[in-house]
Amino acid sequence: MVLGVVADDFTGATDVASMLVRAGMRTVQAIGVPQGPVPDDADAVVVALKSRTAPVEQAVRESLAALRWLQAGGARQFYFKYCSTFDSTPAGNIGPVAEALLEALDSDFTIACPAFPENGRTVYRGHLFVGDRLLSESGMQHHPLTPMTDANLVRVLQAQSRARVGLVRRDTVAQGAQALRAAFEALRRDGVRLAVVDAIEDDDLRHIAQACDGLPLVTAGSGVALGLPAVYAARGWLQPDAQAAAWPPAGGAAAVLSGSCSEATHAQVAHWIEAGRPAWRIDVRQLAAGAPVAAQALAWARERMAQQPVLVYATAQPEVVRAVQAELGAQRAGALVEQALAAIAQGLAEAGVQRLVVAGGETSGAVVQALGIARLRIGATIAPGVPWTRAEGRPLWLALKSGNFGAPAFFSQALQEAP
Ligand SMILES: Nc1ncnc2c1ncn2[C@@H]1O[C@H](COP(=O)(O)OP(=O)(O)O)[C@@H](O)[C@H]1O
Ligand SMILES: O=C(O)[C@@H](O)C(=O)COP(=O)(O)O
Repeated sequence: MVLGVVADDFTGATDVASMLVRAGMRTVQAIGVPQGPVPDDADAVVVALKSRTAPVEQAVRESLAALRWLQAGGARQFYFKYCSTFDSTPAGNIGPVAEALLEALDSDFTIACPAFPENGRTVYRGHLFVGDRLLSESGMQHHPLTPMTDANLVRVLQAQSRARVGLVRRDTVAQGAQALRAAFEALRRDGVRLAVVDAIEDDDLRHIAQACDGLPLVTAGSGVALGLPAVYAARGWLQPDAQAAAWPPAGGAAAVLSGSCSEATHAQVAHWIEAGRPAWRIDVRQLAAGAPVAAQALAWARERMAQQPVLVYATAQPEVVRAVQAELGAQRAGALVEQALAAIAQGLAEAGVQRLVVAGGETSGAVVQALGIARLRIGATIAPGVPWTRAEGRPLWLALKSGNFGAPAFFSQALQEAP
């Protein structure tokens, strides 16, 4: 293993794994901290945690456990993958986890860069943009669990960190890896431990990846990973493999589950419904009242899925989510939806679904855990950041879609492009 990645959610893990596979690294995604040995045919292992919204202490503990397993497996560099929209609560967990990993690696400097230009995420003067809008005006201010109300990443990260946070501006990034290394060194001398680095295009990410050669830890969205395989190949650690994403075809019925309330997912659910495809909406109040919502949804799905793929969704507009959260609390409402979708996923798999598209990071975490999957192999990319994946040891193919990724037709497109 060359690279060991700790990812703070499951869709984020497939996103970074997909980036590595596209650049020719054979990559395995482990669900939770693995027990056994490192697979001998993997250049990179991505440990997928569900730590983004966990209490800080738990997120740190699990991240350190993942790091220890990756270290024991011989990884030469480590990567903490978080969201390209820097999803976190005021308490963390990006800052505390980054600091704990740095300390465990006996290192005193790393970068922070969520930029992913292919998906419209750019960082300029420390401010995160989603397309043409600041993060705080992008829709992410309404996220059910991690509302992002400040686009200034230096301020956001500093509020979560004990260590000093600094900034490397785009003008330096554009000058290339050498200038970046000099900037890192200057910041380090000034006592900065975490440096937010601007990036607005893929070449910036390549420069950043090169400049991180020699740093034990990189912290970033999936973007910086696009430049790493070339660095490892130049060092002679990696022979890029063009077949890294190839595997056998899928069969069985297909379904889509959506627990994401992000803007892109709204458009995808609406597109599906407008096309007249079968869709079942989960009512959170009924769930809270103890109604057998999962069983009803499953009975409905079983009647239809032999003819065509079905969608079960909890996706709702911000005002609807806010009203439910005011009654139940955000955590409880989220947990109820996640448990219901996880139970439905189990029922669908038992009923013969073999291709499952899941929208939402927390949702994907709940579904994959309920399905008892230990490892995912990463396949071809459907949309930037979303690959098809295959559960190891059973005939089940999953596309775990980050809330804000994919075009409106994503659900149908994913099923058309299923292996
Ligand atoms: N109608 C709803 N009301 C309240 N919470 C909801 C509703 N629908 C989904 N949720 C919760 O919102 C959260 C969405 O997070 P996630 O699955 O990570 O999506 P995304 O990838 O868009 O961030 C989940 O915890 C989910 O259970
Ligand atoms: O970096 C990204 O944007 C994604 O990989 C990711 O982590 C998204 O998380 P969710 O929107 O919660 O799925």
